[in-house]
Amino acid sequence: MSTTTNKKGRVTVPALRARKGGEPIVCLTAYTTPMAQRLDAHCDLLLVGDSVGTVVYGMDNTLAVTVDMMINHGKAVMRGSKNACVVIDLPFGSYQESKEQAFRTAARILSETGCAAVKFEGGAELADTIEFLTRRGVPVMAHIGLMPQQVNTLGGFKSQGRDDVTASKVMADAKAVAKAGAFSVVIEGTVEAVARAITAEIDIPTIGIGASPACDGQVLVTEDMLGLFSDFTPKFVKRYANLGDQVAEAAARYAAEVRNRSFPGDEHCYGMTKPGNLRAVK
Ligand SMILES: Nc1nc(=O)c2c([nH]1)NC[C@@H]1CN(c3ccc(C(=O)N[C@@H](CCC(=O)O)C(=O)O)cc3)CN21
Ligand SMILES: CC(C)C(=O)C(=O)O
Repeated sequence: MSTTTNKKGRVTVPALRARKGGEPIVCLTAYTTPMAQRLDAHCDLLLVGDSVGTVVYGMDNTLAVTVDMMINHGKAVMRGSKNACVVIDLPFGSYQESKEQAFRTAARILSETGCAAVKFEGGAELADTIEFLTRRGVPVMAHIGLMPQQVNTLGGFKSQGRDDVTASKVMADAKAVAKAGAFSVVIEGTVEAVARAITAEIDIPTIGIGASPACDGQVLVTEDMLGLFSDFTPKFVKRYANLGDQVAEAAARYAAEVRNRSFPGDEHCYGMTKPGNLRAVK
């Protein structure tokens, strides 16, 4: 049996792997220290997703996200967490060229951030890369179904598995990544029957996002579920809070108080130690 946490108390990759068919795995995205601090105790896994591009940088898609961005946000999430297993996405162009390129990128991410594993999009076509990394000390979480980095080949963010052709492709991808040694697989935007069949078929935990409750765990983009992102809203998002409205309301109150000089108040102002010092500013 693997231990649940490492020496420092973090959930380990083998512990997550061992959760197959057990208690659902709880995962959320995080990109910053303050958010990681608030999510950490509630999550088994914190994913530093390349969705940082759309959520934090206002990009239309994730293609312009760089390895340096992932490393900086990864370090911030590591600083803000102590319980969850942290997994960092490999961004577009940093792994597809060859298994050697993928290893170099992943090794840099693991060594510079201290995270436990990487995730990247791809099925059967990247099975050799998954095997190459896994055998060399880089645990890999795979990502199949709707693959946002394929936005240009698909012409949009399209759900998968609605017809026989894509249903069997997603199933084949799932089998390929599991066989290659991935310790878990994200299934995104995929029909319930397909996600259910995959979860029953493969022996690694499936983490669903828009892939039904049949999966072994769930992930959402934190800002989506908090109501802090509204450029687009995939059908799979459930809003657990409306923090965007609260931010706007707080900013409006602050603006009004600055304009009518009721902020700052006495309690926000510094006084001098001795009134006599006032001579200095006369
Ligand atoms: N904030 C945020 N949340 C995400 O889930 C997310 C990102 N950013 N950035 C990268 C990708 C992009 N994602 C998306 C974006 C849009 C849809 C979407 O609107 N899908 C349609 C389905 C359309 C179809 O099947 O044809 C939907 O209605 O859900 C899905 C995933 C998921 N990822
Ligand atoms: C939504 C999750 C699975 C992801 O890949 C991301 O945040 O980029």
